Amino acid sequence: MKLLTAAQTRALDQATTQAQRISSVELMERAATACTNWLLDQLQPAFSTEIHVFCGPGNDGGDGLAVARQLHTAGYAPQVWLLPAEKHSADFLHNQQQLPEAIRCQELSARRLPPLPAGALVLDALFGTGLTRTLEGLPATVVKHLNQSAATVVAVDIPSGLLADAPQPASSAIVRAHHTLSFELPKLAFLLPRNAEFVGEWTVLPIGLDQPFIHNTTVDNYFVDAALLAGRLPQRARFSHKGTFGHALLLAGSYGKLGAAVLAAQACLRGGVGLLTIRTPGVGYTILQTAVPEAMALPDPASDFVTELPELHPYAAVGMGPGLGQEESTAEVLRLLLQQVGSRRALVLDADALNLLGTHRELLQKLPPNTLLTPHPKEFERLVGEPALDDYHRLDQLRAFCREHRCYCVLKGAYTALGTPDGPVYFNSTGNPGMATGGSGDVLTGLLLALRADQRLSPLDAALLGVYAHGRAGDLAAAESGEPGLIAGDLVRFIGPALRELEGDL
Ligand SMILES: NC(=O)C1=CN([C@@H]2O[C@H](COP(=O)(O)OP(=O)(O)OC[C@H]3O[C@@H](n4cnc5c(N)ncnc54)[C@H](OP(=O)(O)O)[C@@H]3O)[C@@H](O)[C@H]2O)[C@@H](O)CC1
Ligand SMILES: Nc1ncnc2c1ncn2[C@@H]1O[C@H](COP(=O)(O)OP(=O)(O)O)[C@@H](O)[C@H]1O
Ligand SMILES: [K+]
Repeated sequence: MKLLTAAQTRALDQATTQAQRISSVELMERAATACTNWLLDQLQPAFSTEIHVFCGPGNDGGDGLAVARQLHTAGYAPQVWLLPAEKHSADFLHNQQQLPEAIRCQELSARRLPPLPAGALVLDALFGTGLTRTLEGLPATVVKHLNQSAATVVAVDIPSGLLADAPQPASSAIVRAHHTLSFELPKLAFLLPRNAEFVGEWTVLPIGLDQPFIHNTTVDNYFVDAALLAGRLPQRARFSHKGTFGHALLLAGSYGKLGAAVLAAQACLRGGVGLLTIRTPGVGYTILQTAVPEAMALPDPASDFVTELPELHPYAAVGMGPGLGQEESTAEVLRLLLQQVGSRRALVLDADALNLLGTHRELLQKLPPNTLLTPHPKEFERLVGEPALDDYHRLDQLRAFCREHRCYCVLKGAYTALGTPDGPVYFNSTGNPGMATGGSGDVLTGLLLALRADQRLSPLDAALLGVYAHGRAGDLAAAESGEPGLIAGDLVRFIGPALRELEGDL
């Protein structure tokens, strides 16, 4: 799915009314119907439930008025609360006229704010994507009132006060919704860590907006779902052989951290690599040969750390990082690797390989094009050399880093963000907090190494498929064991099923 800016969303709105020859009021009615149906289907309120609909002066408020009317028709007794304003949108005024007299409709003031007890349902239709500045005065007071209440709050389109696609002061008044109902597409703001407390659980409600317009709109950000990946993972041809799927070299592990090498190696094999050779320190030899018999081991002459780079000739892809440690001799291996890897061999760097890049910054200039890096936010901060001011600044840093180094960078976390050399950022839709457990990242590295070794996949497709399948493996594992009980080894077991689902989408 594409993530449109607020301005693009407005244009989409207009394109839809033109293409479908409908009025904007008819489109608003569709949006309201989608909200009403969601409320009735998902929350199943009793007819006696106290329902308060808070409406602003624009079309978000118009949606709220239409929902109130529809709830009344369905047998509920919503109360409407209006923000006083000098001007209102035409569609707001239309829906205000349509409001049945039986619905109690009152103007809000700092002194007239309704009590909102536990069990009440609040619809936040104060402001949507037309928000132009942060809230102050009465609107901010109303938001504070909603946030202090014990009621269940459902935001229409976006929590009021939250900007859809731009940073805002940390002190901004923003509704803390339990649920957010977004029309047709999600918004960039939903995917950023800082906003989780405002957005709550979010749902996309399709309202038949113009698909050709969406198709033809150029965007900076994508939300990666199964539909976006359809057709990108080809099935295996009958006469394919090990060479088709590539021979990968993994440099991983140090004394006390051989588990990272084992997890990455297992994930690489489950990711479908043709052949895998692992370079670990000498101490890892027996461990690897026992835990991962399908892989070849190429032990380093040193016992505790990797100190020498093997000959790279046989390999289609090289992965380096999980559990490596940051010895100076290992940094030297990274330096040689960057010199020798060449631009045709795929390279995946993770964990301590990234930390070494952070401490040996001259090496950053040696990254071959299309290198795939997989930092978590702390590793990313070390890579770019300065902390991010906020979530949007971090995205700017990601774009700038990928553009400068012509690389792909997987910024890990909830909604992992994949930065690409040409600018677009892809937010992943799969995964769960159960994956916040030691070794999950090592599994991702192994899986990505396998997909980068696969000669059939572009660097972009390998990265998108790997990140998505890794999260999907996490979701399948959590369904089996629950989130707290999930360990990284479980992810390995579900890589096969996760990839099979994607192949099935052909
Ligand atoms: N996308 C779609 O396809 C569809 C979209 N639909 C709905 O339309 C919504 C967008 O509607 P919208 O453009 O009328 O803007 P909305 O958010 O209601 O607010 C604008 C009003 O607020 C005011 N205002 C702004 N900032 C303010 C502030 N800080 N403090 C105080 N006031 C402030 C602003 O005044 P002004 O800035 O002009 O002074 C103006 O009066 C969208 O979110 C969705 O719910 C559906 O109906 C149909 C399908
Ligand atoms: N809340 C979450 N939702 C989705 N995925 C998550 C969440 N927390 C962690 N993950 C995923 O788990 C992995 C953790 O990687 P990392 O931080 O490198 O862990 P480790 O170093 O322990 O292996 C990443 O792929 C990340 O996206
Ligand atoms: K809202």
